[in-house]
Amino acid sequence: MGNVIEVQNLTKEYKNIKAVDALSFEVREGEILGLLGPNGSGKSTTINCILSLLNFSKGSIKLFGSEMKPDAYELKSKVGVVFQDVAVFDELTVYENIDYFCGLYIKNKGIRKQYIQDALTLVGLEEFTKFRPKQLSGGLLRRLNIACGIAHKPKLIFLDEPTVAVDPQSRNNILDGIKQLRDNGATIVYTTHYMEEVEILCDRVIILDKGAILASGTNDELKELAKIEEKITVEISNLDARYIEAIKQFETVDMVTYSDNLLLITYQKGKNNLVALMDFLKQEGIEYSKIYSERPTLNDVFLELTGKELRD
Ligand SMILES: Nc1ncnc2c1ncn2[C@@H]1O[C@H](COP(=O)(O)OP(=O)(O)OP(=O)(O)O)[C@@H](O)[C@H]1O
Repeated sequence: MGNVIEVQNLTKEYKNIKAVDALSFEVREGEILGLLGPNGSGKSTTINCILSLLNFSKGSIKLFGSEMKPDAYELKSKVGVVFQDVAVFDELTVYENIDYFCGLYIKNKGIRKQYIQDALTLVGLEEFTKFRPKQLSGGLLRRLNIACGIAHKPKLIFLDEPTVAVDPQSRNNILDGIKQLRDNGATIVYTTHYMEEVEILCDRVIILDKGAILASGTNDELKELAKIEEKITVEISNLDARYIEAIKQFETVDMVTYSDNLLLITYQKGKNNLVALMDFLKQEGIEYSKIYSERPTLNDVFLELTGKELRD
């Protein structure tokens, strides 16, 4: 499979800030690429440069193998964009809004009717076709925003934080819809502040910081970068401090904390950490209610690499 986006050496400067600094990456056909980064790391600037909404000082951007320019209308018709801020017409109904945006690219009325139907089904708004935006809940409004951005069946879709402040039902609907778009053959660039979404949705992730790539790879590849390899949590009451000190001496242990009856141990590496810990607890006659082991989450990796929480 080829590359749908090729960004090479992209640099965008505002007066005295390099918002994007010699950035190079590609997006492969049929993948969902997650673009992650703390606030101000250059995500929006990168996307706006790719869409030719912003000029840039250096570098090149190709979409579907051709150079992207402000007047590359043929290329633009293959692209769908769902911005974070909802942009629909208040005076039009749900159906009319989708019809309007789809009509910018699809002139044939018969085809457009089918495409609108497909978009309504994808976001689950079939029952709301006659509603106006003001009558919709926040979650349904976001679904309409998505339907308007993707109804013309673009091959490349940009989604900028489409699930911010939506209810769980709409969130699940949106995530399912995005997977379906990918399964139907679209390539997707997804920005979000929700790490769990990246874990379940994205085939590959790029972590940006200060306009440059800090790390990239699949979820598993990124987790390999983390210093921590395993986290074990034990629900345990009134644990004596001397046991905590003893656990800290285990060979592969990184850190041990104990608060609110939760003992949390992180390990840098090692096999059978869980068995060794359970053996120790048994040997010392320490009772516990639950014990479980987890791999580090992407959030742990992100924190380790950037020193920041994603939701700063
Ligand atoms: N119009 C502008 N003029 C000057 N500086 C800007 C402008 N737009 C963005 N910047 C700066 O460029 C850098 C990158 O901003 P950008 O909006 O691309 O980040 P982001 O990762 O999308 O952030 P967020 O997650 O908050 O949307 C920041 O330092 C920002 O302050």
